[in-house]
Amino acid sequence: MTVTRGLEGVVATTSSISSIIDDTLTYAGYDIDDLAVNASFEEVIYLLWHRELPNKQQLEELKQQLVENAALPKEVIEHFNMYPIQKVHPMAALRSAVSLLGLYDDEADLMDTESNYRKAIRLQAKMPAIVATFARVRKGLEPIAPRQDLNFAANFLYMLTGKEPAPIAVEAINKALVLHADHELNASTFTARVCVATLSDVYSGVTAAIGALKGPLHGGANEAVMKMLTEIGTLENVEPYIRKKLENKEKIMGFGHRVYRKGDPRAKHLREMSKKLTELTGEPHWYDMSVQIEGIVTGEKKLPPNVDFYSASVYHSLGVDHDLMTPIFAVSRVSGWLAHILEQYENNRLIRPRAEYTGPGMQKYVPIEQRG
Ligand SMILES: CC(=O)SCCNC(=O)CCNC(=O)[C@H](O)C(C)(C)COP(=O)(O)OP(=O)(O)OC[C@H]1O[C@@H](n2cnc3c(N)ncnc32)[C@H](O)[C@@H]1OP(=O)(O)O
Ligand SMILES: O=C([O-])CC(=O)C(=O)O
Repeated sequence: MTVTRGLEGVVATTSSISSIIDDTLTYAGYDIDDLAVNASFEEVIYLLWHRELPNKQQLEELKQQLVENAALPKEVIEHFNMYPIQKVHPMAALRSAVSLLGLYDDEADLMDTESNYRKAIRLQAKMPAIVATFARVRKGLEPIAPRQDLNFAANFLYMLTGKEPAPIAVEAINKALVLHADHELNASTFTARVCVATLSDVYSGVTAAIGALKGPLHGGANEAVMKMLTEIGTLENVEPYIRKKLENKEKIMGFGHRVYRKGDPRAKHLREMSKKLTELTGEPHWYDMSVQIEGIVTGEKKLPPNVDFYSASVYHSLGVDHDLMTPIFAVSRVSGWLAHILEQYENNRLIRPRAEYTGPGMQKYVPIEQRG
């Protein structure tokens, strides 16, 4: 048996959703650089689910479906008061809330293409409300119902803060959502596909994916980056802090990637946004520190920043609680998970690799009385 640890380089499926070829990321043939500058997140959702950009009417229809389905059932809102919310990580809350949503969806276990698409709309629409409601309830604030007249990015910020967001904040969140939407067979997407390849339901697939995204080697890295920046605190501390970590062979969060070699094309868009926002908030040190860290890590380890590195200072500048950074990633990535789940159902085969056994040799059962 040949063991490929971490399945590195293993091609486990075909997919028409997104591709990473020679460090270029495309969604259904559209370069991420093009989409980051021009697309709305709603257009990207449509693109991932249909492999073509929507026309005006199709986009309006999707936007309408998303706002109409954005509110949470009252049972899901109420459940946030049923556990020790202060102690719970928002990714754990999100994972549970998505699972709970499935219990109130009459179509949860239907498997036909149309009902799966309707579930995709409902789940995509409700993800921002879950994150925003959790964030408010844990602060003792009332949840805020979504507005029908705001786009996806603006509505999310509105539900989070209760205020109509500034255009620059909407632009930043929209860009982040576009950039995080899909990424070929990353760990959480693979998890979703493994789950639904047993012909389990959409809610199970997304719940499993949220669990995989939570880890700091994947989506959880953005929160870890902000923790590191906060620990460093000043520009003078960057050099000794990072060098010590490297000497101790510790990983620097937000750097490195399993697939990209020259660099993650998404990072530069977030870098630019980080510069702009940190200047606007009068806290340019977050950006300056990040740039200095990038200089050391690329110089010493030849590891470029990934999507999680500059997203940390972007979200911080928007006033986002640090532990909500990974949930925001999930609000975007659920569009990709859903595209992959629907694609998996279309041409399904159980995903079941092998393991090379390294345990004890053949044993004979010994009754418990005779064991030492
Ligand atoms: C959205 C996303 O999921 S993007 C990734 C987010 N995750 C992070 O930012 C966490 C930090 N980065 C990492 O842990 C890794 O680079 C990963 C998980 C992204 C990729 O992991 P892998 O492809 O398995 O690489 P692996 O962890 O085996 O690293 C290979 C070598 O590079 C080193 N390395 C990789 N990333 C880093 C890092 N961030 N800091 C320091 N060294 C690193 C490893 O220590 C290892 O060195 P060695 O060969 O001397 O032991
Ligand atoms: O593709 C990966 O391994 C991780 C990643 O960058 C993502 O999921 O966006």
